[in-house]
Amino acid sequence: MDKVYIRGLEVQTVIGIYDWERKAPQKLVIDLEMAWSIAEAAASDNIEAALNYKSVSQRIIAHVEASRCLLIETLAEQIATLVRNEFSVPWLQLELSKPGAVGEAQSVGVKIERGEAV
Ligand SMILES: Nc1nc2c(c(=O)[nH]1)N=C([C@H](O)[C@@H](O)CO)CN2
Repeated sequence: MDKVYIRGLEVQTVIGIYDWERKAPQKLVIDLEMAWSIAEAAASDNIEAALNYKSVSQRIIAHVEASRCLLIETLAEQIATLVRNEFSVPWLQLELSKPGAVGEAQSVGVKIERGEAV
């Protein structure tokens, strides 16, 4: 299975369950792997046949910056749904990390897989 990936996408947004978290944006980091055959893009050398990681990144950034979720679970599901629906991605694995959340930890977060690889 071929994949197109986005690694270490950093986005600032308001997220969290505590009052102090509702007052200022925090950094989230997104790692995304998307099933996508590269055969057509490779044969044509045409961006129209590719899953454009720049377009996917920009769409995710716009959504996350505007979001105001309490839980990272909620936001992870939203990102997975929009990527699958808007970019016709059949399967993806998404890791959403909140590096500032637990002082003693390097990072915390969730990792989900959605869809089926074709
Ligand atoms: N499974 C989760 N646990 C926690 C979350 C979350 O979104 N999912 N959020 C928090 C707080 O907002 C935390 O990030 C502040 O340090 C705690 N646990």
